[in-house]
Amino acid sequence: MQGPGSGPSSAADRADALRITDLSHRFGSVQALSDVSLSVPRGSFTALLGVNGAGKTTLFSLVTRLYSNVSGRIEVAGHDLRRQPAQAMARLGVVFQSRALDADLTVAQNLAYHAALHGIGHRQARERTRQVLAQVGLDQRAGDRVSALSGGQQRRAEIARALIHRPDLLLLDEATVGLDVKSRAEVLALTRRLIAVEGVSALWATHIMDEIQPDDDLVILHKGRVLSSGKAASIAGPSGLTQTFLSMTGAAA
Ligand SMILES: Nc1ncnc2c1ncn2[C@@H]1O[C@H](COP(=O)(O)OP(=O)(O)OP(=O)(O)O)[C@@H](O)[C@H]1O
Repeated sequence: MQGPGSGPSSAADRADALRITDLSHRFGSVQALSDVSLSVPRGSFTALLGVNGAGKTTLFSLVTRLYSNVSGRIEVAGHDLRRQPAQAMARLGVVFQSRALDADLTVAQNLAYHAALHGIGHRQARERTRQVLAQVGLDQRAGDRVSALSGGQQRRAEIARALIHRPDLLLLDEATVGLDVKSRAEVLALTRRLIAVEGVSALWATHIMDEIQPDDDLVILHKGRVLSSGKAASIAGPSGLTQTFLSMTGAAA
């Protein structure tokens, strides 16, 4: 958790990377989210754990403004998504569940395109591309087509894309789906390293309990409701995370 600041800073600087308050969303008769409140402290790896249909993607779609939130409040780095959408979106980097890169373009071309979308000029975009590809370990692959990369490398390129404009918060929606064990571990380790070294924060949506460490911040989402939030170790308790999760969600044997 974030400690008290030691020097003068603005409210936005001190704010959580993400704060969601009383967010609800429905698709016709399906109540996908009900009064969801959660926060991602600065510099944290916050896992959003839920089985299929829990509402993780709906929540991400609201934070990224694919859907508009008609209820509740979403703040990214202290910027209200409804009142200050440009400032809020500028602080946000997203790795979607589905692939977001053009497979026929090179890695560098993809990043140049996304840099342009964020209003970054050519020269700065080239420099930034070099930096983010080094951060994700793909500095030797800038000129390769995305289609020539492995699944794990493509995910790392997507993380590079999400970092291009120096966001405060990374949203990763089931970022390891479809990857082999080694690539999964690499993408997870990369995300944790970015938090430790680059100072970003991450909201990591997953249904895989092995991806969560005791010291992580954890939010358990089930049928559109937050069942528990806090440090993973304290939620897991003596019976362990898997058993606790199964008991909470009513799936225990
Ligand atoms: N476009 C939509 N129209 C109608 N219902 C939807 C739509 N998108 C999601 N839902 C429903 O909302 C609920 C939450 O779905 P959501 O995709 O957010 O869950 P999830 O936790 O991301 O699951 P998954 O991991 O399978 O994507 C589910 O009951 C789902 O069927």
